[in-house]
Amino acid sequence: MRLTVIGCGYLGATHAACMAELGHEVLGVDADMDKVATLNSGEAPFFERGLDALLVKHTESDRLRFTASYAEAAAFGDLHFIGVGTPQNAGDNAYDLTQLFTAVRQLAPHLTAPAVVVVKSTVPVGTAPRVAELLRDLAPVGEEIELAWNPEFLRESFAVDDTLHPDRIVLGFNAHHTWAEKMLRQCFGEIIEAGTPTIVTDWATAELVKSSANAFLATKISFINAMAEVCEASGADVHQLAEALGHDTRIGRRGLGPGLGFGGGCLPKDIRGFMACAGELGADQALTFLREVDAINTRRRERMADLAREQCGGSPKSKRITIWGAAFKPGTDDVRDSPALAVAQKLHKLGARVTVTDPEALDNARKAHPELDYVEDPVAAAADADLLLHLTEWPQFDDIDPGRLATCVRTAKVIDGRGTLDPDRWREAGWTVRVLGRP
Ligand SMILES: NC(=O)C1=CN([C@@H]2O[C@H](COP(=O)(O)OP(=O)(O)OC[C@H]3O[C@@H](n4cnc5c(N)ncnc54)[C@H](O)[C@@H]3O)[C@@H](O)[C@H]2O)C=CC1
Ligand SMILES: O=C(O)[C@H]1O[C@H](OP(=O)(O)OP(=O)(O)OC[C@H]2O[C@@H](n3ccc(=O)[nH]c3=O)[C@H](O)[C@@H]2O)[C@H](O)[C@@H](O)[C@@H]1O
Repeated sequence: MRLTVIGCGYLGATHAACMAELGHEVLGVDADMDKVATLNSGEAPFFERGLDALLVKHTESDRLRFTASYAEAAAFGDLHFIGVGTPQNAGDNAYDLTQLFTAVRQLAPHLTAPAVVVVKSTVPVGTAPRVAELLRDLAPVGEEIELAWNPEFLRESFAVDDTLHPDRIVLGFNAHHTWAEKMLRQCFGEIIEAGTPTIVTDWATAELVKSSANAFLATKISFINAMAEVCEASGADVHQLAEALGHDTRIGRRGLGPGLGFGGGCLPKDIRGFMACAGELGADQALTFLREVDAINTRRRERMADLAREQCGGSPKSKRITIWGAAFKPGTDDVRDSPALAVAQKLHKLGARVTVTDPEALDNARKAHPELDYVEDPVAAAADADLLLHLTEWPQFDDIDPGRLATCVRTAKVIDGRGTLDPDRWREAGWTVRVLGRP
């Protein structure tokens, strides 16, 4: 099949490359010319395991190309995926749908033959009819454009695998759109034939599956972090608690990791956007618990800053604090709403001299927080430190010898915000170790 993917960020670039891997001819469209050039050279504009290899393979074989031209996109094929950003509005925390409506307005006038438009971006429920109306009004063959909703559930750092082997596929249509279903079943044929559960539903349910999935994931993380607060108050160990809870198959261990809480470009903005949307629907009471989910999450960052202050003898002013981790989680260079950088910024504001290191995210971190110091090598970053904070659990940090590190720092004190360092090993090497959520 010949298809386009409009918006080639973390979601779209991955989707485009994976669709080429499934054997389709793909044209990616992005408004950012630098991104288009980078992608055309077979390189991802961000760090995502396995993506560069697919981009090289398929740009070289001419199965995958990128452009900024909507005219070219419309002429290329009759299946158009849209994966542009839907960030949080600064004012009211609702979704900012500017990118989505702009993309639809740019594409529609070029649709001079029947086509299927498939939205993957995460939106408030009720967006699909607005997109359909725009398509009807602006496309020369408006009545012949079918709209489908296909929410995306991939995780960054597992994006390629999650796209090629998803847990499920959700397809949302309105009553009479049979061609769109046929096209999408053909497009995802290999994945569906492999036995992937495929749920066909209406637009609103498809939109809501995505919002509620992220709300559930965020709630699960905040649940275990609420338990961490109780553990901290009672002397219990939240990591052992999570392990014990997770063996109950109704609860499950995945996504129950206690620590510094959730960040990234999706979970935080999606629970806030979902609450704003429920408010507009007059169903705000249904989601008030998400306010607490958000508050618990924010408290984790404050708790970490408080612990750091405590370990600095009451004030971090003029202390050298080294932070391992800038990405919002390991395996990505994405620093959107990064818990590690939020803590770094808090301590910087309190007068600490903060040095941050990260295997992949330093360029993005520098752009987002130019006020902090950055050092590439995690051992060099810890030179003369009064305190080390482990805030993003990159496996590379586990390989560093704490004995050698103890000779570089001024005071061998570490707080593990993710609970993945081996505390016995660090203590044996002379470190004072605190683990968030452990006595
Ligand atoms: N990042 C992720 O892991 C996932 C993201 N999502 C959702 O997917 C959507 C995209 O997210 P990301 O890829 O993270 O965002 P992103 O910000 O990385 O990518 C958006 C891309 O769209 C481009 N763009 C903006 N306006 C455009 C226009 N009018 N025409 C063409 N291109 C345009 C931007 O230049 C950028 O490259 C969001 O709704 C997000 O909630 C859903 C599942 C996973
Ligand atoms: O809508 C989206 O964009 C995506 O959001 C999340 O994916 P992602 O943000 O890539 O990352 P997760 O692995 O879910 O982690 C999110 C945050 O929660 C934290 N986390 C995760 C798991 C856990 O047990 N504990 C925990 O604190 C991570 O450190 C990270 O900061 C969802 O997992 C995806 O299904 C969804 O498609």
